[in-house]
Amino acid sequence: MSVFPPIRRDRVIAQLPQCFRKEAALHSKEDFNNKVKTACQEQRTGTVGRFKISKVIVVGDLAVGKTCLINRFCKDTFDKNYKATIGVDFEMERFEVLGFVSRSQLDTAGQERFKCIASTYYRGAQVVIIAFDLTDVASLDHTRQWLEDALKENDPTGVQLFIVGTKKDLSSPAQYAQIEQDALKIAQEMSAEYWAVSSLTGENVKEFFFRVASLAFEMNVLAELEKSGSRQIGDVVRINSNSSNLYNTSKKKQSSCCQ
Ligand SMILES: Nc1nc2c(ncn2[C@@H]2O[C@H](COP(=O)(O)OP(=O)(O)OP(=O)(O)O)[C@@H](O)[C@H]2O)c(=O)[nH]1
Repeated sequence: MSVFPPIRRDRVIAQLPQCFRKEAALHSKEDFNNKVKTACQEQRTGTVGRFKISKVIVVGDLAVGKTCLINRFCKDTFDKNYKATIGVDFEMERFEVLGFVSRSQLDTAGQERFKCIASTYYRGAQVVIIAFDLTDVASLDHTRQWLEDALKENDPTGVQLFIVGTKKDLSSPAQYAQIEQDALKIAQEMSAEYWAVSSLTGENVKEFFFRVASLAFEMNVLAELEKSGSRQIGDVVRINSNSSNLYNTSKKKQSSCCQ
């Protein structure tokens, strides 16, 4: 019997969520990789084992909406009052992907003390999400610097990169069309996948995080297959199909090392 609570029903992913724009996608295939699907179908996972946790970090300029993005997805809440992030906030989310558990830790850090925690924060990230404000071109320009910083601590080939425009509700269609052109160009330069979201309305938020979780899962399984010569998938665990799917995330705050 699993010691973990069941996965929430609204965190079940049976098909690969599609990219937002084909011009700037990590890949634009319609379905999960065949090797991954076969391995999952054949349940080459043993029974209960250790879960791999994908570390997902969200970076970007001050007040672009990083915390709101995480809160909209994890808690379905939105706060219009700005409270600067102090230290590091993180949420743990569990998904069921192709019948297997996949866990993601979503981190965002405040700018105030960011410099002294940066290397610890970035290290080991599997997914880097660089957020910018769709109504603030400067925040888009700064994504290059955020990328450079994130890659100082990580092997670029092992990191999945996303550029996310936030506050879509605040930009007019004309404004949006203009900034999207620039964002697509930058995303292509960086080999990143581009998305545009609104945490206020919730537009594209769930789709975005499902895409992130799915691509991270796909990468983990492929890496595991490569490592074990296709013998077994060690870091993913088969869901007990009889379990009911009720599970709530909990938010915890950590203080930074500099407090
Ligand atoms: N209209 C609108 N406002 C948003 C949206 N997302 C965030 N905001 C507002 O933008 C401000 C900053 O949001 P946060 O999520 O706290 O920004 P942050 O990037 O986490 O801030 P720091 O971590 O302190 O850098 C808040 O006042 C939010 O209400 C959005 O999608 N639409």
